[in-house]
Amino acid sequence: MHKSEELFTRAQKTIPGGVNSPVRAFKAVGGTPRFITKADGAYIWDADGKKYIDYVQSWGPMVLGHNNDKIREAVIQAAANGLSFGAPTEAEVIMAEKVAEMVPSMEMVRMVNSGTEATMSAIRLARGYTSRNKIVKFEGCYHGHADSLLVKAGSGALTLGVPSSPGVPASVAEHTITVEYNNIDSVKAVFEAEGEDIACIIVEPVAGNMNCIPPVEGFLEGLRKICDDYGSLLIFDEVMTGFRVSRGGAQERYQVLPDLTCLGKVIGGGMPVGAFGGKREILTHIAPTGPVYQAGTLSGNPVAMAAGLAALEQLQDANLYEGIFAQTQALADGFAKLADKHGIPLTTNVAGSMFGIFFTEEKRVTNYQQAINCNTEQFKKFYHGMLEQGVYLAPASYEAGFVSKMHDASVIAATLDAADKVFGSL
Ligand SMILES: Cc1ncc(COP(=O)(O)O)c(C=O)c1O
Ligand SMILES: N[C@H](C=O)CCC(=O)O
Repeated sequence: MHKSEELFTRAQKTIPGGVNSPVRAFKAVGGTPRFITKADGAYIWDADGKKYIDYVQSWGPMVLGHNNDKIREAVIQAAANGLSFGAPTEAEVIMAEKVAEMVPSMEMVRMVNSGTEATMSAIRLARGYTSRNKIVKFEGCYHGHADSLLVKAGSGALTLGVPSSPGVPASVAEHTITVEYNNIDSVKAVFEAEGEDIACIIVEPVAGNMNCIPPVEGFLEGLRKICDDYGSLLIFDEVMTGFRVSRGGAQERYQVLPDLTCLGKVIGGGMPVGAFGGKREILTHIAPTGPVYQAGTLSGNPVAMAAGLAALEQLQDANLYEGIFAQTQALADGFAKLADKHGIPLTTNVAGSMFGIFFTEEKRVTNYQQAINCNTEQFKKFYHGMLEQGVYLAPASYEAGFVSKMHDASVIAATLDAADKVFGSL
């Protein structure tokens, strides 16, 4: 691990915390982050040449696995024609058509450069469209790092103990109301009190930033009804779930249609991309057709569009999702069985190709409180044991795990062999 250690020491001199995104710093688990040199299929390699089975998959984008040959070729071809034009291209039109075809509620789409931009812009649109200021989000859900959404947020903000970040003015945060995920009564109560002032509810339809917590039955339907009753917009943040928990995202999987959808990760095939969209009636309020301003120099970048289109193209394969979902379930079931064999209390959650492991006595984990009450010390030991065995999990217990097409039966079996040894050593 010399090279990663050397690089980390060097990085900390010129990059805050040595990383460009906080969760990567291994603060939650301790030790040295692995600096990565290459990735292929289900695997990544660190700077010291050690190979790992990777369940981070760049935090979700790599639903086809790393270094997919068709995406790589599309990027090379697009790059040969120039990297950015700041003018429209046909690829953007094809991308919008493809997204509208695949995601049930999306009639119109605007491309941006990250998930953060997508959620920030969708919130602005919801506020502009409804002429209301307040927004409702769920404790432990993470929607990127825009000011109004960094209130009781998940992911690194939760891991580092700053769910409501300093630097967000109180005058901004006061418009964000937080309620409990999977608790429809907490949402009803807020709407009964101030529903006429609420522009939107934004929700991760499967929460993936407080570990992995799928919606309980009726929860998403309940949100839809409340929004309809009060004239508020329902925003699904499908940055993580889009094209992952089903071809058409969580809205297809759970059959609940939002007014606006935010996308990222898979839609860029690994390039920096995001998108937001939804009903035509609402999207036409965006500039230049409407007054709500939103823009981006690099938005719809031709290289990113080529990567995203090559990814979406391959998602049409009829058997793809069934295969990945089966491997994800086999992995989670395997973890549960092995933990049981070694007397370790463990609960697992699965939603499509996302999974979560919780070191807890609870038989079912459905909310934030249960997620944060898990045994983090045991997770840390498990984490380092797995790393030692060559399995790279997210270096924080509040992150979902991701399985790709390339995690075949042999990869899952190798992971479970490693887990058997590690559970046995806890
Ligand atoms: C659900 C969700 N929304 C939004 C974001 C923000 O995306 P990005 O990191 O690309 O800004 C993330 C991930 O970071 C996410 O998981
Ligand atoms: N949970 C985050 C995204 O989904 C993790 C990525 C990051 O913050 O760097």
